[in-house]
Amino acid sequence: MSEKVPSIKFNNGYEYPILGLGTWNSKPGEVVAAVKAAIDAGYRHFDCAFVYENEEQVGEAISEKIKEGAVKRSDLFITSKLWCTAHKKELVVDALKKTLSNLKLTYLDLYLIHWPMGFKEGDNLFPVDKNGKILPSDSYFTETWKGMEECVKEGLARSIGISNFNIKQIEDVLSVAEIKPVNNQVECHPYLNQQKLIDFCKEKDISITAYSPLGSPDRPSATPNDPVLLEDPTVKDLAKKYEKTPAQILIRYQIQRGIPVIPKSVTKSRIESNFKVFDFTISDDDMAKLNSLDRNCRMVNFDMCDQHKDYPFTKN
Ligand SMILES: NC(=O)C1=CN([C@@H]2O[C@H](COP(=O)(O)OP(=O)(O)OC[C@H]3O[C@@H](n4cnc5c(N)ncnc54)[C@H](OP(=O)(O)O)[C@@H]3O)[C@@H](O)[C@H]2O)C=CC1
Ligand SMILES: CC(C)=CCC/C(C)=C/CC/C(C)=C/C=O
Repeated sequence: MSEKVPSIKFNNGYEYPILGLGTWNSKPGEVVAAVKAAIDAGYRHFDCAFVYENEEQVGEAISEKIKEGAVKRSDLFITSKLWCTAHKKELVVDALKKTLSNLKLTYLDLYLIHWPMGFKEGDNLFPVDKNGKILPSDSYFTETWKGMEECVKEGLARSIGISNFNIKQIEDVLSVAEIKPVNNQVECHPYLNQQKLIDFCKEKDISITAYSPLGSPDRPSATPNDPVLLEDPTVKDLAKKYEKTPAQILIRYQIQRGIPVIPKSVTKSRIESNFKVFDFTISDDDMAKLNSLDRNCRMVNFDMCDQHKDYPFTKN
């Protein structure tokens, strides 16, 4: 039996395991085995989203593992995210109920606003105009936040947070929040180390989760000319030095910064090796080398939304 993964504490007192399994781009036919393998390997934290269109299969794996007695619901930390087409306040609780039904759960540990941008309401998850650009909703995320607070009040989510929010957008949420966000989930790895955002969030007692920690090589928008983080020479040299894989170096980098991290894999051997990151320490000098790789290189641009009034990223 593996050791319990260390946790950080949210501003509301709940514990958040520092390592979890990502599920974006995990095909419905692969994710059941992946989640089961992860539970067997010791993972207790799973990162999901309505828009990943695999919540039902994640839920199936979780229920089967609970049924066979491998874990209890209370051992697990399950996150999901509100999709952009349900940003109007009156749509939020129902969207969470749909996610809970998919996952076969009665509550989530953490529910996040997936992106600060509201899209035109309806069944089309990516409503676009004739140029392929997203059609916006007339909502603003401060209204969405009130719906998120309702989810806590109804006992459907223990904690609520945000994802892909920039500093100004976080300030706007805080200006209306009766319940503070506990977490902002953002892209974070040595090519985009997010130190400024991390420092700001720390000051506000909001934790950060690092998504795409391996550089998201299977993202749909990847092109052959993009840099490949897992093949970076410094990362590969450190892997050799510590007798670890490049992925283990990138995961350990976040853990040593105190940043929870959610690498995705559907490959049993990688799911297992990505979890073996608690038996070595990267030296301060080597952490500095990884920090020096920062180059404002964002892998997940979501650029079909770059004309949206609430697009969170500055253009390069
Ligand atoms: N809030 C948000 O907007 C976003 C959230 N996320 C969350 O963060 C998670 C992780 O980010 P994601 O973008 O998926 O990318 P990651 O950086 O986690 O990379 C995943 C890719 O790396 C491969 N991989 C995993 N382990 C290894 C290994 N040991 N060696 C080599 N390759 C490896 C996987 O392949 P394989 O599966 O084939 O093994 C997959 O192709 C997501 O799954 C999602 O849960 C991600 C993006 C946006
Ligand atoms: C089908 C289209 C237009 C995009 C697929 C990628 C996708 C699910 C994007 C959603 C935004 C995103 C990057 C989410 C990651 O969590």
